[in-house]
Amino acid sequence: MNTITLDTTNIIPEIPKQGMPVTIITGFLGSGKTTLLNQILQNKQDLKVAVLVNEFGDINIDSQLLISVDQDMVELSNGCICCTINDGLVDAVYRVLEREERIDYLVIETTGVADPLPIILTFFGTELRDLTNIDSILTVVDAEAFNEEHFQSEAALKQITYGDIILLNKTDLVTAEKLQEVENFIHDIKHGARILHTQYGEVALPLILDVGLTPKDQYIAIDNEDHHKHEHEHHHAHEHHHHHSDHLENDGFVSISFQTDRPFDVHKFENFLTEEMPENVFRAKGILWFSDSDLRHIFQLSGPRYTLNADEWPNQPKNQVVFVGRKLDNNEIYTKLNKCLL
Ligand SMILES: Nc1nc2c(ncn2[C@@H]2O[C@H](COP(=O)(O)OP(=O)(O)OP(=O)(O)O)[C@@H](O)[C@H]2O)c(=O)[nH]1
Repeated sequence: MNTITLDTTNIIPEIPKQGMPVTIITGFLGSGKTTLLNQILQNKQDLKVAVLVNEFGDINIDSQLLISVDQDMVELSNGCICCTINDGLVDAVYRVLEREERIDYLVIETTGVADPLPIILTFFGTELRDLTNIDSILTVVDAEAFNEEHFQSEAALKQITYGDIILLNKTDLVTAEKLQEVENFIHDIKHGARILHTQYGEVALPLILDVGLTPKDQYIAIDNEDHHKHEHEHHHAHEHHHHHSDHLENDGFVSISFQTDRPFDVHKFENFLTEEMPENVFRAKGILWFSDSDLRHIFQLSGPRYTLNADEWPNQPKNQVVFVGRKLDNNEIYTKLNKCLL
């Protein structure tokens, strides 16, 4: 087995200056990508890290849950970068590169439904190829939720296939047997996979940053092949060249956003969570305002589990929630949530 035991030190490596090093964090819905990103930001010491966060829903919840990154933080527009990729991603990376202040490292968090390949190819197939240096693709896997069907998601399998390092996260929620089963399955998909075990994304940064693990030549070869193929097709069919992925049609995930300036009644909302939540909601997250509390509540639902954690409001209270799943009925969710309002 190629499992690596974690070092407990967090010595930051010297980052070479040939092109901005970039780490891409991928992984299925709710696997722990934002949690990992927060770990990186908390432990980065003097390293100046810029982050690009891409969310599937219409509201940026993640960016509000990241520990303060102030002006280093750049947000990508919502939607899935692997679908709207070329311009949005290239522009966002340019905005980071053009910053006057020193930036040593760029970390990109993709949405949970993203196929990483088009994102990787955007770096190798555009002018970003010379300006950046893809260091590694980190794939976060939820050790508890993972199973052989892997949510019948093509994107989820591709995330593992293209991961240079697999972070097998949420190990606190599984038995040693289940962990071994998941590892075996990952090794079946990706022979020789480099797997790290983590809880809440805790990992010594030298194991994941500046590791130089992305097989660049392979991607440059894929890109060249792609160009060649498209030039050929262009000749015949006048197609445009872009890295397209049809994972959304295949996987069928949709998102529904709910936003209001009115507070929820906490009992009604909890009743909604326990009794009325549609079964096909796979993931939900939000920042909640309850009428009987002065605190904001961070709501996280992933599969069968949910948590509500309170902290201070940094701004005016309001309610913002995003639901992700298959075949979701907007009206059903809106009607139920409206009934929870005070
Ligand atoms: N028990 C447990 N929970 C975890 C662990 N890592 C993350 N979580 C929780 O899992 C939930 C989802 O974590 P996120 O980091 O938001 O997941 P994500 O991959 O960014 O989610 P999406 O952006 O929706 O794809 C949160 O409630 C986290 O606190 C872990 O190791 N153990």
